[in-house]
Amino acid sequence: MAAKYTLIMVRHGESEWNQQNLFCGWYDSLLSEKGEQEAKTAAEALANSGLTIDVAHTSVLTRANKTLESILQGIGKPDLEVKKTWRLNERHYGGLTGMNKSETAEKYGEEQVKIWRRSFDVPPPPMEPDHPYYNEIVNDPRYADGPSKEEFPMFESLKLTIDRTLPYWKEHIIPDLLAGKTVIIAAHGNSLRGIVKHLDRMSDEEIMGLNLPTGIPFVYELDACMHPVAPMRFLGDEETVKKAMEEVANQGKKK
Ligand SMILES: O=C(O)[C@@H](COP(=O)(O)O)OP(=O)(O)O
Repeated sequence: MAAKYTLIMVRHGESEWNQQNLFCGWYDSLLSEKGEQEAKTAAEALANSGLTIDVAHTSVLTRANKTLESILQGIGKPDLEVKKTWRLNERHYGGLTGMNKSETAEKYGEEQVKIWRRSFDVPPPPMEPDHPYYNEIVNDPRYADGPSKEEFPMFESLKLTIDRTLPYWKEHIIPDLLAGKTVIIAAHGNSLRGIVKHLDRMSDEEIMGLNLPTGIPFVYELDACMHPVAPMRFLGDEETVKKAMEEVANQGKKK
């Protein structure tokens, strides 16, 4: 079938916690200087792509919001409608939040860290109430309107992340696409991996191999049934994208 709709996705630029190689999840880490630069480069790539963005969706976390802001500024659409939702947040990394990924691999083994980072349905350990970031996250006023107490995660596997992201995809993003709008989603490594798994109908094993780089937009052309007509296309040169993906995969290795 012919391409009918255009969807752009971008993982936020490098965050301060990405830079320090810490599990971040729902912790609200800010963009690093490199991340701010990546967001500007993403904006340039989009400005040069010939794509016109009509509506933007993002999480409620600052690193994704700032990346989007910088992109919209850079493409000359600073006032474009932006829809924010916790459902596009990063997967909640539970008790691992704030731990160094390499040190965790030293302690628990690289295999275990790979399972925690990339398995489809094995969740990380829960964030307990005595966790150093528990209060900051649970009592954050940005969650006053949701998730509800029952929905509020204390940990999430990719499967659980997809379970709360897909309803938003169906109820809010698909209608924008159906209205003929070109949509951008600025979100996170794992919330976006969930959408990619759904779109590309990837198996639970296949999705394990996908590592999304920070700050490089990628585009899907979708047919009338919302199926991609071609593989995702990164707005960046192939070598840079490949290297950035490998770097993400290697974050879970011992030093
Ligand atoms: O939570 C985190 O540490 C990273 C992803 O980590 P990995 O699953 O790649 O370890 O999320 P993001 O930087 O996209 O918000």
